[in-house]
Amino acid sequence: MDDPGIKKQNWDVNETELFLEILKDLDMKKCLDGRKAHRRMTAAGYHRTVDQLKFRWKLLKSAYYKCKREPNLPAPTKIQGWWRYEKTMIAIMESRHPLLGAGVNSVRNDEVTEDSDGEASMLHWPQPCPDNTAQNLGLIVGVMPWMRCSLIKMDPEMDSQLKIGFIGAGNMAFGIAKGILSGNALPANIKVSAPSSRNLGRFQELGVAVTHSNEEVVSGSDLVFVAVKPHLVAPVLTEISEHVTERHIIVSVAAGVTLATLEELLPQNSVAIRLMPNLPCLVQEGALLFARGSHAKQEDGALLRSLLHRCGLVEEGPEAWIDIHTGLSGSGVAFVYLFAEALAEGAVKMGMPSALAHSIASQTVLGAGKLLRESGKHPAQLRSEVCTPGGTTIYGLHTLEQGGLRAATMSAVESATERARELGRK
Ligand SMILES: NC(=O)C1=CN([C@@H]2O[C@H](COP(=O)(O)OP(=O)(O)OC[C@H]3O[C@@H](n4cnc5c(N)ncnc54)[C@H](OP(=O)(O)O)[C@@H]3O)[C@@H](O)[C@H]2O)C=CC1
Ligand SMILES: O=C(O)[C@@H]1CCC=N1
Repeated sequence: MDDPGIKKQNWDVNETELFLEILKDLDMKKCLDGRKAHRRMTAAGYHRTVDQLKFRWKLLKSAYYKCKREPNLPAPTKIQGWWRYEKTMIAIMESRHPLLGAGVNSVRNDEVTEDSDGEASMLHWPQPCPDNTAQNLGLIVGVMPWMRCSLIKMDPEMDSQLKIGFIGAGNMAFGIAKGILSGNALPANIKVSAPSSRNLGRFQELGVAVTHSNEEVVSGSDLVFVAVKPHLVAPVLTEISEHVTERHIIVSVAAGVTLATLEELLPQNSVAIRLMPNLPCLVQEGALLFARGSHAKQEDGALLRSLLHRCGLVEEGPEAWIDIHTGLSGSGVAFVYLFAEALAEGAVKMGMPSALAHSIASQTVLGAGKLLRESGKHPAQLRSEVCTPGGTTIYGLHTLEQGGLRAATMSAVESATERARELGRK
């Protein structure tokens, strides 16, 4: 039987992903009793007891063993959205990762099943393994080179010492700055530049230093976000190029501007990363995808990921996906706002006061998104759960289909992606 005290933990995807990353990242000798993992989760803002962490780990292992025993069945597990973690769990469980100790592929004494829930506090925490080699760590991270970033070092000290610069003080720079300041980055270590003062006040309110000199930002920073409009990237990089050294990591968020262009404009061998964030970084619910340039190492990606982890979901991928992500998510948030606005206006048309209609529309978008993300269910599944046969929802959905909402949305992502590609060719 489940421990009633820890059954309803309501872990969301971000927290579970962070937990797995921390487990992979830890020096296992120090986390044998779970306290180090507990400290790291707490530092990241997730307040769980050691027993809750152990219980979560137990459920993840349980789901893994169930899927392994019955690979051809769908995976009904107690972990909602299990598919999101499956790859990481397989990578952990089927490598000689320190989490597992030696001989993990043989019979394990702490295997648990769906039906064998014991006392969480009695569960075995992962055992240390002396064989903690780089080669083994390489096994953890799975098949795709860009997935090697799973092996992140979320090092709070590293983040708090890093000097961070922003060239450009607009909406996106502010969103990222707010996101990273909710993590371990310190305002005293951040400097922002823009030609005018009109956007600098809000950074000063965060305790961040401001300047009109891009050169000053580069000279005082280890990692520099280039957050100007795409057509300004070339002049800005040309201007700062002579101050960029091998210690710098240059991260461009400009839509369409390719890694090849960045590397061409920067000194030889510069470390360049292309990042596509979105505006909800402001509220730590961004969706960010980055691609590393030819001189950016895995550690550089890991550093960026660690720095950004409080901005929201951070993924690494091949550069070809960045333009797609721009359509899907960078611009996609605006598509969602249009839909929210239209929902509210529909209600106004039917007689509801505007303020209330907008408030309910935004809560509806928030709730729908949160449920989608946390349940791990396909949107079509959730949609069918809202639809009563012959009820209101199916009538409304029929109207949306007649209006071509689905095709229009797909075309919107396509157009935005194409536009990003076009900007990249300029
Ligand atoms: N907004 C979004 O949702 C997203 C934007 N992006 C990308 O982020 C980048 C910035 O966009 P966004 O923040 O919306 O744009 P904004 O117009 O809000 O901000 C642009 C900033 O660049 C500054 N700037 C202009 N010229 C220079 C210069 N020569 N040197 C230094 N700074 C300069 C501007 O200064 P001043 O304050 O003086 O005007 C302003 O602060 C774009 O490339 C965009 O593609 C990516 C994903 C999402
Ligand atoms: O519209 C744009 O070009 C930028 C990039 C993604 C979101 N805003």
